[in-house]
Order: sequence, then structure tokens, then C-alpha cells
Amino acid sequence: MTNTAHSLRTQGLGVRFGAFQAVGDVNLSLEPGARQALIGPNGAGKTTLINLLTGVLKPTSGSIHMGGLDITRLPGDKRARMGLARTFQINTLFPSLTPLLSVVLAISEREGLGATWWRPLKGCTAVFDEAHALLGTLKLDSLADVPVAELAYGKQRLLEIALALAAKPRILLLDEPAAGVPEDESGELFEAIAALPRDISVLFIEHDMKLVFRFARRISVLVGGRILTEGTPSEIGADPRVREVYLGSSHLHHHPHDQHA
Ligand SMILES: Nc1ncnc2c1ncn2[C@@H]1O[C@H](COP(=O)(O)OP(=O)(O)OP(=O)(O)O)[C@@H](O)[C@H]1O
Repeated sequence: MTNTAHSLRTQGLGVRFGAFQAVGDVNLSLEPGARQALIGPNGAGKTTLINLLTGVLKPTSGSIHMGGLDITRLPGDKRARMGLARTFQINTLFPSLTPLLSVVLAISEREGLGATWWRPLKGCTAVFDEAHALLGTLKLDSLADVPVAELAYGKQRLLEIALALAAKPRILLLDEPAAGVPEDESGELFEAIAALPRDISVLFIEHDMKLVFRFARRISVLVGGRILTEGTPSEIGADPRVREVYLGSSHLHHHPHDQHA
């Protein structure tokens, strides 16, 4: 396969903090339209790897290619402009804003309208229309005018995804999108992720194996900063090495009927 067959690809990617190799020799590829999970025990280096991909951290070895271009040395804002977006484990929303205005702000930022977006309101119809459409994509349209602080937590996490989508990314990196979300809401959240436009590649970190096996089409397993293995949910569920890593936590049961959302 050529470079351009992948949305994102790393080769021998690694970072050390002093003598500690947090991530090492990672060859990861994300295909166009991917719904790929990055799993691994606590401290495996998952967030560090995402930070390398987004440019928050500089690698000490290896390279990162996006759509065939070497982005290893590009700063994070340039990567974002090229179509790489992310969300964080923690809630990053403004509690007093409404979902509609939050998304309008994010679209305005993409369009370089900056802090002046609110002035020529008439000229901003297109921005508001796009914001409504985006909220509709994540089934948040009926909550467009409810202050963020009053939204269920699962809806807030969906709004964070909406804000990331406002940048019109080709690749979306989600760091534990369901963190802190009650179990009855997390399925709905992942259904929305699964239903995102097909041209967006998604890589998500998730600890809940039920969600991983239900919604990921591929799974990469990171252990001690290295990719232990990578494959389909059936392959990963049947891999004794993966079972060993998760030994003691009985939740790595493979449910074939849950595989494809
Ligand atoms: N800036 C840093 N300096 C030194 N060590 C770091 C730094 N950032 C992360 N680490 C270490 O790197 C390792 C990987 O951390 P990371 O947060 O990436 O793991 P993770 O797989 O995301 O864990 P979790 O599932 O608990 O979120 C940990 O041992 C962490 O302490």
C-alpha cells in the first residue's frame, strides 16, 4: 500500500522522557473512514501517543505521515488546519454558553472570523445554518439553546465532538470520549461516533471493552508504550497475549453479534 492509502501513519514513532521510553517503535496506521480503538492498560502510553499525533509532544524517534505528507515536525496548529482534530479526557466546554453558540464560535474560529463573529450577525446566517446542521448530525439539535451546564454529561461529551467536527477534520482523535459518562448514555455516544460521516477517520481511546468490541472495526493494543498487536475485534478477542494483558479483568469477552455498529 502507498502512503496515501492511509489517513494517518506512524513509523517507529517514540518518545522518551529522560531515561523512560513512554512510547516506542509504534507503527500505527489509520485507514480512511476508520473506526479504530486504541486500548491498553493504565499507563500504556495511549494519551502520550495521541499527544505525539497531534503535535503536543515532539517525538524522539520515528515519523508521522498524514495523507502521504510527513508531518512529524509540523506544529499542532498546522496539523489541525490540515484536518487533524482531537477531544480530551476532561470536559473543555464553557458551561454558560449554549451548544449553538459554542459550535458557532468553533466554526467562526475555523473561518478566521475570530472575536468579530457576533457583530455582523446578518452575514453569519451561513455559520448558524452550519452550526444547526452539525448539532443535527450528533442529534443535539433539540438542545441547541439549553445552557451547556444543564446538559446531561453524555450530551456534553457529544458537544465536544461537535466542536472538534466544526474544524472539518479528516481525522478525529478521541481520548476517552465516554469518560465519566453514565453507562446508559455511553452507548448512545458511541452510536453517534459510529455514525459520523464515512470520510472521517476516527481513532478512539476507550477502557470499556464492551464499547470497544461493539464499535471498533479495528483495535490496536498498546502495552508498555509498544503496539502488542493490531486487528479486527475477532482477532483481538481471540489473541491469548491480549487476554493475558487483561487477565483478571473478565470483561474481555468477545461478542460477535456486537461487532459492527
Ligand atoms: N510529560 C511526561 N513526563 C514523564 N512521564 C510522562 C509524561 N507524560 C506521560 N508520562 C508517563 O508515560 C506513561 C504513559 O502515560 P499515558 O498517560 O500516555 O498512559 P495512558 O495509556 O494514556 O494511561 P491511562 O489509561 O491511565 O490514561 C506513564 O507512565 C506516564 O507516567
